[in-house]
Amino acid sequence: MAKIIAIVNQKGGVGKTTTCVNLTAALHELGKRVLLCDFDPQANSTSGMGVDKSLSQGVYQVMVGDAPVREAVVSTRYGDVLPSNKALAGAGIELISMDSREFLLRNALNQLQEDYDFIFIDCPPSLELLTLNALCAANTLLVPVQGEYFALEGLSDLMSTVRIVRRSLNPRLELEGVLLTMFDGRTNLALQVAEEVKRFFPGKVYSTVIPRNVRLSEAPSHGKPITTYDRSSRGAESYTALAKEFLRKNNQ
Ligand SMILES: Nc1ncnc2c1ncn2[C@@H]1O[C@H](COP(=O)(O)OP(=O)(O)OP(=O)(O)O)[C@@H](O)[C@H]1O
Ligand SMILES: [Mg+2]
Repeated sequence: MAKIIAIVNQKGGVGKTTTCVNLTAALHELGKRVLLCDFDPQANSTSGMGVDKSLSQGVYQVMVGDAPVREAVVSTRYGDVLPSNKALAGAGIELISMDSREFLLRNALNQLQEDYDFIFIDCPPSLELLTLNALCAANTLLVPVQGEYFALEGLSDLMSTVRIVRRSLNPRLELEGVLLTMFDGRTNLALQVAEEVKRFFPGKVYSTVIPRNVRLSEAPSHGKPITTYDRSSRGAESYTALAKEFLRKNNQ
């Protein structure tokens, strides 16, 4: 049975997509069966995995019953991808009138549970219906936090959304871990932020931190995860270390 992990933070640009793509690829390299579900209409993790973001069958078409889920999944050298496309952008409005609209993604991914060890969902930067679907589909959430001054801003909103979801829609939703991204350990500020984040999420912050690394920002335009784009970069090393820590924490 796959464990489903939503990569979520309603703050934009904190490294959700970078983490989703590179953690998927690193775990795939370690021999795990991994699916990346791109749940952001921007489709950055779709293209980051080297998959065309204008494919007509993607996660949206699966959710509304226009495409069988296994037909929509694309296999790549770096792991499998359930791609996003532009149609997802209208989903927030279009799905409002549908029955069980919070569970459409869960229903789609449940069909794939036996095929994978881990399914990662790349969430958009909001707490609207799409993210709600991701939180209802997920077993756990992984929260990337940028090591900068406003890092904690919005995290209490995220955690209160999680509490509401637990109370009503998905009682077993747990926190997988919190990841410090774009981290510069040479600055006092970054160290201070790390301390604050650890206080806010005791025992949940990964000891692996992701440094700011220009190779990580270049890789997506080549449609490759960092372990393929530049294996010897600090970015590649850190995401491989994260994958190993992630597996240890999952007793694997
Ligand atoms: N560790 C890093 N070092 C350098 N650049 C990074 C790092 N992590 C992410 N970036 C770059 O920062 C930008 C934002 O990262 P990313 O797209 O992963 O964030 P996001 O949280 O998915 O954003 P959004 O909320 O828009 O979906 C991207 O240009 C990405 O390439
Ligand atoms: Mg993103």
